[in-house]
Amino acid sequence: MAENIHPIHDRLVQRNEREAANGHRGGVVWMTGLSGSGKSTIAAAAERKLFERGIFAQVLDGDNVRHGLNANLGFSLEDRVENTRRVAEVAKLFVQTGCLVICSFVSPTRELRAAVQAIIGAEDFFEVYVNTPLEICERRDVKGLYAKARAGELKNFTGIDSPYEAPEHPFLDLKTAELTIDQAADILIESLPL
Ligand SMILES: Nc1ncnc2c1ncn2[C@@H]1O[C@H](COP(=O)(O)OS(=O)(=O)O)[C@@H](OP(=O)(O)O)[C@H]1O
Ligand SMILES: Nc1ncnc2c1ncn2[C@@H]1O[C@H](COP(=O)(O)OP(=O)(O)O)[C@@H](O)[C@H]1O
Repeated sequence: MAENIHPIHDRLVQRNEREAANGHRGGVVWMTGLSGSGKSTIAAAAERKLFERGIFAQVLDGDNVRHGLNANLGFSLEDRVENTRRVAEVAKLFVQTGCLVICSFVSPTRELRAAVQAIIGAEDFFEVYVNTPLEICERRDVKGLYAKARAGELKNFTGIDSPYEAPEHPFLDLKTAELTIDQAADILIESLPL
């Protein structure tokens, strides 16, 4: 029961102490977009560049988290909400370490992302829209999932028979059709108030 649980945070090393030691602030970069839009690719490129600059950064990616922590969840809207809720809670814990967490999740609805923002806190939440038209994602079809969805072999696939709502006011809008991977990662890094 929550009322019988007493967090010990007063005695722990505080976030501001960790950020001072790291030399930069922590936060959550939340990358949202269709499957194949480039979330994982840009997240990995940005993480590598940040690491090389001595920034404490870590990617949390949908495909990876769904093999472990969230292995019991599927792709109904209810499961997607729970998937991202758990990730938001994990990301919030990382932020206490002064980490810059780069979360890469389809996170298809505005309501779901608002719930994520509420958990993390608006001041630590940087929403990045990986803005790639469905036609291009489908042409890329990195994992062959669009072909399966079009053939009716995969149900509830985002953009095909499950909705995607684009962010209205993202912190950053990355139009990947007009950018190289390297450019997208650089724009992302330069935009962050580290
Ligand atoms: N039905 C359906 N819809 C969307 N995506 C699907 C689906 N089934 C499997 N996949 C694969 O799972 C990845 C998306 O997982 P996420 O955890 O990011 O999704 S969500 O945020 O909970 O909506 C997604 O990975 P990315 O391509 O990296 O986005 C797909 O590879
Ligand atoms: N400008 C770009 N930005 C990101 N990815 C790109 C770009 N141009 C081509 N791609 C390719 O598109 C694919 C995106 O796949 P992925 O990163 O797995 O997307 P997601 O994680 O959103 O599903 C990769 O094969 C990547 O090499």
